[in-house]
Amino acid sequence: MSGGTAPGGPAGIEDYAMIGDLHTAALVSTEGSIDWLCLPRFDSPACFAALLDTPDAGRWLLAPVDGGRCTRRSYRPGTLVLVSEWETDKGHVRVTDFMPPRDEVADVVRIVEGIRGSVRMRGELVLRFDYGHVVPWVRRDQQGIRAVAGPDSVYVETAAPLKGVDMRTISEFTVGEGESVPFVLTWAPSHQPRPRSVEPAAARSDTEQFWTEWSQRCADAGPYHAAVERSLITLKALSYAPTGGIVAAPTTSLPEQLGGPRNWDYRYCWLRDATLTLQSLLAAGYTEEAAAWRDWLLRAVAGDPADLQIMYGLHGERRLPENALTWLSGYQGSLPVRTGNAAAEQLQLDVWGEVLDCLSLTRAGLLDGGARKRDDSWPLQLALMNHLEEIWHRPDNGLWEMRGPRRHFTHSKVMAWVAADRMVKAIGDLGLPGPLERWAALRDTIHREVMERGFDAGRNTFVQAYGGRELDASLLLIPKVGFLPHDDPRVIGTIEAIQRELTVDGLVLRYRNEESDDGLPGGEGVFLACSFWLVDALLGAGRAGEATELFERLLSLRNDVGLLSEEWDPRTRRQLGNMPQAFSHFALVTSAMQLDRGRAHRSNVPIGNAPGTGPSSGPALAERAATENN
Ligand SMILES: OC[C@H]1O[C@H](O[C@H]2O[C@H](CO)[C@@H](O)[C@H](O)[C@H]2O)[C@H](O)[C@@H](O)[C@@H]1O
Repeated sequence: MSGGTAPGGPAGIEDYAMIGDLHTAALVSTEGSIDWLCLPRFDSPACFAALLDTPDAGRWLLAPVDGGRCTRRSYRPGTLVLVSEWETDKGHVRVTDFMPPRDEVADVVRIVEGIRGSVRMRGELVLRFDYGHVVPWVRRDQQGIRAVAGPDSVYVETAAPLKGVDMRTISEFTVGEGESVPFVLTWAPSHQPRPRSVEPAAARSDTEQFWTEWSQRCADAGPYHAAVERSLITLKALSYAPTGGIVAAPTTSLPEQLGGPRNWDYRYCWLRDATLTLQSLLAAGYTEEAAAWRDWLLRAVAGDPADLQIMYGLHGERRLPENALTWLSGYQGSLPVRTGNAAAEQLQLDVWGEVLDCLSLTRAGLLDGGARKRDDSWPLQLALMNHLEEIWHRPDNGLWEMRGPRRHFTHSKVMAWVAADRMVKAIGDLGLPGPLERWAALRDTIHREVMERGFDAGRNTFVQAYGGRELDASLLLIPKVGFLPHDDPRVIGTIEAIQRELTVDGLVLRYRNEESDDGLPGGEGVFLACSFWLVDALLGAGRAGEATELFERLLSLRNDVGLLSEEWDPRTRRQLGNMPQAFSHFALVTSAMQLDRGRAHRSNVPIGNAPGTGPSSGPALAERAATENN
């Protein structure tokens, strides 16, 4: 799939592959240009921002002089080491791109290798610090160049010729069969001495070893193992090693509608996205990452539970003010380009449910029997639940972070039920201390209210908000969190209504922008995670054939290296939104694992251990749910 794009502008969103070092990530186009890289962290200012403007905002091209798309591209198996190849009239050349796991400073390594014949290559390095705003002072030295401005310095070492032309560093050389021409870019704080050099070949084998050792630990995912492994590597690359935080995506402002204003900064840690990512990592056996994220969570949310935010910075920072980078022209004219995210200040009630659900999952998956009873996060869980008890009845912004008027979103209330349910289970089943009867009564009250006000009996479907008629893809999660059994007629009715009224070409919209006031003009594509949720709901409803068919269709929307952004435009057949997005990839992993095991699972049970919750065990579950809800 290819993105036809404006000349001189960035490539199609689906034309990008990611490389990263667990602190930050770069996007590499099919034309061999690194068009996005923030250094030293995911949320630092970009030194390559051509993705959101023109090459003048910073990029690093390395490709045959005639240019054009590479002939083929792939990751080295089980790794985040990217290989792009060009077959030209004159020969065959390969460029290997990667970021070695981080020590004190950050490196990007690009190795050009001649495979056959003799190919003339061109490098064009345009360094612009602070998202294209700052042109650095560049000096030549024996190893290459050093670029400095303000807090940043970048060194490029190579044996290839380099010359400065119009504030760019140009490198033209010929690579013959069997020859190798490496480039190493290193970022360091400008007040520090020149950092150590990197030996490119050794760095490549170390980086490959790091990733292959990591991916070999992935639990078997059956027929979809390759897709699952690629998604898990992507999720791992979105985690920030020093703290265990997980970003929603490494980019900002890739648009949900081309040319529109729905452009957001995703380089932060959403409690929702990260808890769902954690479910997929745990399902695949990655307990260390799950433990690191749990520790991050406990530090980030520590304090007054009334101050709980829906998202934080990589180190748990709370202030994430939204700003526009007015000097950038936006991805194919999509403005504004934003940093920060005002959603951090919203009330989104579902987050309490997701956090408490996730902590019950990690209790089951990470702590042994004795430790479960001494769960060190329990005081925090009690405090969160006490606070939710006071606020659950308020209107909120919902999981889609709508910027219109607050409403009583059905999904938010269902997740408040989840919070109470998990606390009641922990107290009742594990003997942890807490007001069992009070929270059991609260759980029943919320359940009753949702059934009375969030369900349209005339149409046999749950609705987006109390008393409304609109549908919402989040309603597909009702059986997954255990609010009702998968085969409940009201769940089946909701699935059918969503298939009928909320899909485009069989893929699922979050909601209909023209009907739900989200405070923003324009529309958006279909939301890929929601389409995977339909897979799960169909599987739970006993429609495994349809679920498999939809899942395989979704797999076909991935780009050439297995990556998905947030949304898909069925009309132009292009990816939309930030890239790659954790939301899409964790949804892919959980759907694949459930399809492989042939049954839908409940969100608070690790997928691998899930008792059957599909239709075959429907009556037992229905009985249990009925008991729980009374
Ligand atoms: O659609 C408007 C909102 O879009 C973003 O939120 C979406 O991304 C989040 C991160 O993946 C996800 O948690 C949320 O459910 C999605 O709706 C944006 O971050 C918001 O500021 C914006 O209002």
